[in-house]
Amino acid sequence: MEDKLQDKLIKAAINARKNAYVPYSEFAVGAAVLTEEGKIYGGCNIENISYSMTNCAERTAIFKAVSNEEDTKIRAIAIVADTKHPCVPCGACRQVMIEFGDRDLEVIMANLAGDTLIKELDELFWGSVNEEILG
Ligand SMILES: O=c1ccn([C@H]2C[C@H](O)[C@@H](CO)O2)c(=O)[nH]1
Ligand SMILES: [Zn+2]
Repeated sequence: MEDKLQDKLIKAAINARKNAYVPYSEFAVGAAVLTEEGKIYGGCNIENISYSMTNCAERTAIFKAVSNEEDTKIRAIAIVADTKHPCVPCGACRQVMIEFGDRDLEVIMANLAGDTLIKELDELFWGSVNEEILG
């Protein structure tokens, strides 16, 4: 993906992060997805006193996209938090990503300091296991 679009996605994630509802963890996360149709949807994490009901920023953004468009397919997702290293998605979010994206979904992990780590979803799922098994 071109740098300009990547920056746009990261900015949308930073913007969505402002709406994070995080009274329990105080850890705000923002995400933004780019759909097949070229639209961008932002999302933030939304917590609950019953903590397991918390929705991560990534899933909020994906669900917004899916609930707004017919035939939604996601092409890329940016994730931003105020962390030392770029923020990586949890297993539940990876599972939802593969439901609505392909294995080459571009996952742009970032922090507020401007560090980025970009991987295809496939790498996040399988990583070195894939390398060991498939060579
Ligand atoms: O990639 C991540 C990691 C964590 N969180 C949220 C879940 C919870 O609200 C808080 C602490 O884990 O951050 C996300 O939204 N995305
Ligand atoms: Zn998650």
